[in-house]
Amino acid sequence: MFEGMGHWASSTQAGLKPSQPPPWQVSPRLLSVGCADLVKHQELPGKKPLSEKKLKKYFVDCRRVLVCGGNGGAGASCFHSEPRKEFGGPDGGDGGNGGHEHSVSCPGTGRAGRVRARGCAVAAAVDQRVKSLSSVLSRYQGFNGEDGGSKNCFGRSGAVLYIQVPVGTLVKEGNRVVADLAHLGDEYIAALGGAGGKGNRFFLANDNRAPVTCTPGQPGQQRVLHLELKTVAHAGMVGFPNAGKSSLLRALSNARPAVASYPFTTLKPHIGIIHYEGHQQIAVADIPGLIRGAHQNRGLGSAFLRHIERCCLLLFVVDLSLPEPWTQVDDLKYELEMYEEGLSERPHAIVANKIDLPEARANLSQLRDHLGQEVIALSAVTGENLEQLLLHLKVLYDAYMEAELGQGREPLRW
Ligand SMILES: Nc1nc2c(ncn2[C@@H]2O[C@H](COP(=O)(O)OP(=O)(O)OP(=O)(O)O)[C@@H](O)[C@H]2O)c(=O)[nH]1
Ligand SMILES: [Mg+2]
Repeated sequence: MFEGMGHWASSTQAGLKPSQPPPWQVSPRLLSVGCADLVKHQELPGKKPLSEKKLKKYFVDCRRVLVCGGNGGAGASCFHSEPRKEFGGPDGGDGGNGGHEHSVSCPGTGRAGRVRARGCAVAAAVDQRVKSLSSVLSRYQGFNGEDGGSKNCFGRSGAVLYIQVPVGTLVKEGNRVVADLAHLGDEYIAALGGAGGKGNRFFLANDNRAPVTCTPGQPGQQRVLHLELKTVAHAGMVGFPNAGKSSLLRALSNARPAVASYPFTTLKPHIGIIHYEGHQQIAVADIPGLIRGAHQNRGLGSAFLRHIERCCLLLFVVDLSLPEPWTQVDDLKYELEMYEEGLSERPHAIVANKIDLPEARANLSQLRDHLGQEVIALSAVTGENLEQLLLHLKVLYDAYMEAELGQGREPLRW
């Protein structure tokens, strides 16, 4: 579908010099994207997609969890018994450790992350197949360790109980962040299992050849943790309701967020993957619409702003058919800045949507004059000029990869 993209990307410097014309102006039709037709073909026949309201029910981005590590097993107190062996000596085994419990992890391409603890511990672990915290229960109890037995038998330690969480899960205790499970394979031990008790064999000494003392197992750790999911994607689309973010994501990727002409159609973040040549994939997140005062919890509130936090690239989607469209960009940047300082300064592109509408054409030059920067004018419905956005996104992505690798960090890969 995107033939030529790989060739173009490899010959393009990540940061374009200001004097250079952007690649889409040099060769404006490097890609062919028949988005509207393609979208129809991609719907599965006979399978009704879930409504946004139902999807919202399954999408949980906050959870309070009580995690309890398993208790340690008790040590045994008994003596060796054998015919014609009067003083067999103590042979009570130690109890097993309790299992750790509760692991929190992020989804990626592997298992969920996990948290481990002793005895039966509870651990949180990241699982790529897990997309939200809806499957996380409110309470987890780790497995108890087994008691020690006669004949020096030690009790079995409790197995670790893993809580599978999506990639990008933050673990908080009170207001303190205790773990950030941002990568696949991350684990966090949420509650330690209790240590097993000692059997009477442990207390054997020269001055005490027949100890009867044994100790009970320790109780497992108990903690109340708050899990918070922050969507992880390369690029996040921010825009006012009805700007056409979901339509754009449908046109660019296989994601199927609901599209309708009323505001706040999208109620949860959707992630779409754009495939480029050379198996490169860019994840783009469609975030519910923002309005003025979103940082003060207006509209759908500030809860959704946190899903933008982890996107290293931003796409400001503007409805070009509305008068004075530059005010949308200013308002969006203000809201992001109010939420977190420097958030609006991240590498970004201004996407002017609905260029197919007659009033939009007239607004375009005004928008460019006001912003004084490149604006990608396109139509998510007709597919006009989508190539420019795809190429620009690749330039931003390449610059991001270069910067991450330059700083010795592992860039996010899908
Ligand atoms: N003419 C035209 N209409 C568009 C275009 N893109 C989106 N629309 C229409 O705009 C309306 C809103 O589109 P959505 O994609 O749901 O907008 P959104 O930004 O996701 O809205 P929220 O989910 O409420 O934040 C729908 O009726 C779309 O058909 C476009 O390029 N041209
Ligand atoms: Mg939407």
